[in-house]
Amino acid sequence: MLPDKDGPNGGGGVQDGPGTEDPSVTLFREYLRLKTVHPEPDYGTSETLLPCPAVNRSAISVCPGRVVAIITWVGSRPELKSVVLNSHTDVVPVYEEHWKHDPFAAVKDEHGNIYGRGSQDMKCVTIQYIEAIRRLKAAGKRFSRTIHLTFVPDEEVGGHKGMETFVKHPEFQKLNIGFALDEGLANPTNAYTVFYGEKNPWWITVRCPGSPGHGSRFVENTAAEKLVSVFRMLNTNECFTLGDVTTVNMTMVKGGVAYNVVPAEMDVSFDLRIPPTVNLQEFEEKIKAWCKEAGEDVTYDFAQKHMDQNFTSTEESDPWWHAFSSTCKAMNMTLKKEIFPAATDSRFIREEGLPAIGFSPMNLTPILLHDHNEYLNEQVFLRGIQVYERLVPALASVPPLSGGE
Ligand SMILES: CSCC[C@H](NC(C)=O)C(=O)O
Ligand SMILES: [Zn+2]
Ligand SMILES: [Zn+2]
Repeated sequence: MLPDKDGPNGGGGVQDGPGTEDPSVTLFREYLRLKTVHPEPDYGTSETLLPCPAVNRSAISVCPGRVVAIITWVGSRPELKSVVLNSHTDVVPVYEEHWKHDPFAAVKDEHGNIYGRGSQDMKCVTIQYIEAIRRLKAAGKRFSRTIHLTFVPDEEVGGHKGMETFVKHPEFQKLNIGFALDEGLANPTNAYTVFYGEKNPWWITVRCPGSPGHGSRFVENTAAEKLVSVFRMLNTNECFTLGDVTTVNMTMVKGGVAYNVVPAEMDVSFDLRIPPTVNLQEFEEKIKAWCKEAGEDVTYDFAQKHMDQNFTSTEESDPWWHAFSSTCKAMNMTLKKEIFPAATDSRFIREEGLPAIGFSPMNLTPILLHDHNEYLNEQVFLRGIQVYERLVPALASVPPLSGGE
């Protein structure tokens, strides 16, 4: 069920007169008010939110308390491979005190900027897909390929209880996917960014055991000196390759019990993002060697170790890319092709050998995903629906692929 609204504009901001707000904007704002926020997302309400008319719905339980909702619009040639419009339903937490409006009130200001956690990442896209499908159906359209809208939980916490499990589910195979769209990023310029691959996230904790002792003594072989050594080596230029950059950030340090006790162990965690062009086996060998060099018994564990190096074709000869890019061109949209710097659910789709493009139609918009005061302008949002109204027919009408489907 939709949440109760506290008036048409939900607590603050500009008051549109009755009936003046586009219903899709109202729906978007209602969706932003659902607290699908970690660490305890309320997914129960979002599953029933999506008012897509006259299409099949299903819900696949991937893990206890975690459901992938699917809306299917069957094509006139259901034997052809389908088009998936994927979005995740969860959002990241907020520092409420840093927001100028309640992050779950979906306040619209006098410029039409709609503030809310998930306004860019990626509740906008979910509602844009739904509204585009609704309009196309209302216009009596039908396409040869089946279209599936998939609404997936837990992307923001690594996808273990979401897409990672879903892609291994028999129901995923039954979707008979040919091509998928998923999230991208805003672009502050007039251009739109599209992502055809992703860096691999490696989250590593390095355990540095060392000699303990009194804090007043000269203690050798300490955990801290090993930790510093690992940090230095991971931050060397060896991590950089021409054209593609591996990023390394030290994100957590644990250890120590008192000022005057030299700790017996310190743990240091890193968030590494490795471009698909890097040889991952060689890279791990380097990490192993650096740990060895840092000192006795230094070991490491992975909390995330993604190994997918698939790209999605952006050759004009590729029928999916051609449908996508020529539609954008026809709408005078400038596309910037990039590798996604972080990780999305697309990586699990690509790992299955399926093409996926990351695209959120938000130009002229600062990148505010995961940031304070995340917002999207109403006009940009509405324009995005028009973009999907053109893209979806183009993709769902891609002729049968050569070599059979
Ligand atoms: C590695 S699983 C976490 C996924 C998250 N995605 C984004 C887009 O922020 C990230 O890259 O950190
Ligand atoms: Zn996202
Ligand atoms: Zn995110």
